[in-house]
Amino acid sequence: MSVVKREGTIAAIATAPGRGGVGVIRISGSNLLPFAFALTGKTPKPRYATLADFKAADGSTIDSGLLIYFPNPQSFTGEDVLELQGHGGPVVMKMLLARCLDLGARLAEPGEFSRRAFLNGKMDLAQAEAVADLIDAATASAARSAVRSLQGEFSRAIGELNDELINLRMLVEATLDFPEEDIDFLQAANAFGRLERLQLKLAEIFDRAGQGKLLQSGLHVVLAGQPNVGKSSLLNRLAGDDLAIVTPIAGTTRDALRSTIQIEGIPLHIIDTAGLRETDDEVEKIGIERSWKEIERSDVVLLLVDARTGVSDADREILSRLPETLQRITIYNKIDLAGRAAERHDESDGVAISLSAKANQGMDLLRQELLRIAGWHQAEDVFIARERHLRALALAQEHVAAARSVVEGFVPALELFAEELRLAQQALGEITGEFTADDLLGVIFSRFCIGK
Ligand SMILES: Nc1nc2c(c(=O)[nH]1)N(C=O)[C@@H](CNc1ccc(C(=O)N[C@@H](CCC(=O)O)C(=O)O)cc1)CN2
Ligand SMILES: Nc1nc2c(ncn2[C@@H]2O[C@H](COP(=O)(O)OP(=O)(O)OP(=O)(O)O)[C@@H](O)[C@H]2O)c(=O)[nH]1
Ligand SMILES: [Mg+2]
Repeated sequence: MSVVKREGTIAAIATAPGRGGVGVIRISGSNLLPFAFALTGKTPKPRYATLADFKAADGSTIDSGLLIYFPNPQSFTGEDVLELQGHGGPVVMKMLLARCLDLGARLAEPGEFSRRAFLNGKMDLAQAEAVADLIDAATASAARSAVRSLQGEFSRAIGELNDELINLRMLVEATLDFPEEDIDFLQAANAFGRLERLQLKLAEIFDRAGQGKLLQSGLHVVLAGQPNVGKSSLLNRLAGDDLAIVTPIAGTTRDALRSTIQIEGIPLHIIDTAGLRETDDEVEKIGIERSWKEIERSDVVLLLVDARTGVSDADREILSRLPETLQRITIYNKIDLAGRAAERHDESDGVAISLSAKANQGMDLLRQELLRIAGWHQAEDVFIARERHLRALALAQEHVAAARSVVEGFVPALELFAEELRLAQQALGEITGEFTADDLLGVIFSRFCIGK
């Protein structure tokens, strides 16, 4: 239960904080014409830009800007919406916002405009999430996929699966009315073939959504290893910039340093860490603790090793401490000093790549391997998706598979079959928000930025 009242007129600065040519304040609620009149002395023509003075309570002018009135239900939220497009200075924007609050609006919570748009049926949940994901997109590919979801492509795909589930359920209901003939009935309607097709389609959408999730959140890659093996040099090489300090002194890096790069549109969050070793240096010790924390929350660890010495006992010690679930690539760095060629090869415990961060050798092998580990294989028609969507799709897949094994059983239990189909449909409904609990909605929208 939220204590915040959800109704009422809300206002927020919609543009990014800081200075800008133009700044926008968005207001959503009901009966906003009097509000507009009180602020400007004008009654704006719907959906036209009206030049107006935005007045303070004492009649002085705060700013002179454009006023746009979107009467309900034709607006972003489906309510009355007013937009004040003023000059984009932080002080003038704050003064304008304060004036809106004086006039009876309250500050919008994060995501509250989008939440209202969702509740008023302007978009479904997957589309609302796509709005936030578009704003957060780290690469152009991610942005393109987000727009695809925003325009309803993901929702339509889910809708098609849903329709097929409804058809199958109707078929079962009809069959249940004629219990003697159930098997023949299902066979005549090709229920088996349709289930199989549904499974294929679900698998395909799961795959596209998985790619979308990858585009959205990318991969967290941590560089780990003993001091001086070249972790910071590798970060700099991947980022194409001198971000981290590199010296021949062991124990140079203390704070974890991060940089987001992209490979074929996939955001990779690379984290350089302090070299792992036993040390009496207090500062370095803290750095090493931080390294382990970063390692534990990453998706992939690149374990760097000096190509001249190979995997040492100290490296094996590090390896034994790596979490089981973590994907790992062993990197033999400094091949230029070892007289070895850049290559990728399989070792008993995973893939290894020999390269030189400093001499820029073997870097493409590493990039390709990172994409492979990420599971990236598709560049077209991806829709942006989140972990939440993948879980719902996986659940739907489980129930459809269960439905199939029921129907293929020796004595098919039709009630059970129908129930599995219903559960599959419910799982899909969570994606679009048809069956989504209120508290989950709260969590989803609270992660949006303010003014969205
Ligand atoms: N100035 C401004 N630009 C913006 C937004 C905004 O709120 N204000 N948006 C904020 O995200 C996005 C555009 N989203 C919008 C979505 C729907 C409607 C709207 O008025 N819909 C009506 C009418 C549709 C029509 O005329 O075709 C409706 O759905 O009934 C407006 C903006 C991006 N650019
Ligand atoms: N020849 C050669 N030298 C390298 C290579 N990579 C790194 N080095 C050198 O090795 C030294 C250590 O490199 P760093 O990148 O600072 O190593 P690090 O693993 O970050 O070290 P710490 O931060 O102390 O843990 C520097 O002198 C680098 O120039 C390489 O591929 N070839
Ligand atoms: Mg370093």
